[in-house]
Amino acid sequence: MHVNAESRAPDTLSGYTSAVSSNRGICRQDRTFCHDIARLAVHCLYTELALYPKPGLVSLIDNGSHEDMSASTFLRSLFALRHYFVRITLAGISGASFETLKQLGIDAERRMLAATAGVNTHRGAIFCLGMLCAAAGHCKAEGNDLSAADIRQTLLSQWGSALAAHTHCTAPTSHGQRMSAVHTVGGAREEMAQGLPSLFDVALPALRRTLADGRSPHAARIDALFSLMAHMSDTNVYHRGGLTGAELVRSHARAFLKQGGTAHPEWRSTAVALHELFSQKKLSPGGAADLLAATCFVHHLYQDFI
Ligand SMILES: CC(C)(COP(=O)(O)OP(=O)(O)OC[C@H]1O[C@@H](n2cnc3c(N)ncnc32)[C@H](O[C@H]2O[C@H](COP(=O)(O)OP(=O)(O)OP(=O)(O)O)[C@@H](O)[C@H]2O)[C@@H]1O)[C@@H](O)C(=O)NCCC(=O)NCCS
Ligand SMILES: Nc1ncnc2[nH]cnc12
Repeated sequence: MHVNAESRAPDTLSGYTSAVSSNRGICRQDRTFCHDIARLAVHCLYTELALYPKPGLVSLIDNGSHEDMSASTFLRSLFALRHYFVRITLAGISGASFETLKQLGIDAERRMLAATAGVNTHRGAIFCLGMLCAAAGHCKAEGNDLSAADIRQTLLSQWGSALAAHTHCTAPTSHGQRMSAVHTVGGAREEMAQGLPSLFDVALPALRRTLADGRSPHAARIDALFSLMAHMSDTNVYHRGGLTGAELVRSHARAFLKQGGTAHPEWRSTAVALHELFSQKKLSPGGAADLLAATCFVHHLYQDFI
């Protein structure tokens, strides 16, 4: 989607972040932590982009269902977001309100649009990965683990009521809000307000099951992506394919999982055939792609930061 981008995105929160770091005793160790978390977030976005085959989605191989974005659009976008993930982790460490996090998100959206000449590559990721970075920062400040359970609990206890309020909208303006209203489905706001159930209850267990079965991280990401496509209400799919498109995505993803996912010897040719089908129908499970990156982030937080 093309959005009216500002040619130069103002750094509206640099004053806030420098005040936080100078006045509230942000130490070198916290700064290093914020940079490590931001690097992990960008790495997970890259891993999602590089994954292939992903039905209808952009990868390093092709542009799937998309005419206005390619891998290089995504690379520009994720490069532009690297400072955002540092800032929002820092904001989480200092116990920032949702209003502050939202301002950081709005600023990051501007940077993304400036970097992509107005193409919405990562709006969903800015929202969900950003909130997860903030939760990681807050867990660190409280001396808690960075386990999936702690991260989820922090999201809900720190920002749960504000996230619930963020689902209420009087005049829908975005594709997501319009699709939520027309099809009475959740979308990104609802998913976040409920503490990301598609990530924590569906995709993360799928990813870990495949790894525990001895298959590769690549296979685990494919199984996690298909479990998201089978389960969630992706407003990007509704926007492009309506109810029929959403049912088609869900039923093909369920069939893929029913035949064993990546445990099936022919899984790759099935996934490539679905990529061709979705691309031909211009269906794009972009919300599932965002949640896949977020799932990998939560998985690595636990693996790499304990
Ligand atoms: C809360 C925000 C995320 C805004 O959400 P909103 O509900 O208003 O909807 P969207 O602007 O449509 O963005 C939501 C994006 O989230 C992804 N997503 C979809 N479903 C889910 C889900 N169930 N769970 C989690 N995430 C989901 C999805 O992102 C992907 O789609 C992008 C492409 O989308 P779009 O441009 O609409 O579609 P195209 O096909 O490209 O369009 P055309 O070419 O046809 O024109 C793709 O890149 C992925 O990222 C949704 O897009 C958040 O923006 C927010 O809170 N921001 C802070 C600022 C703010 O609060 N603003 C609102 C104040 S009321
Ligand atoms: N790889 C991808 N292709 C299309 N839309 C996306 N949104 C997030 N990742 C995406």
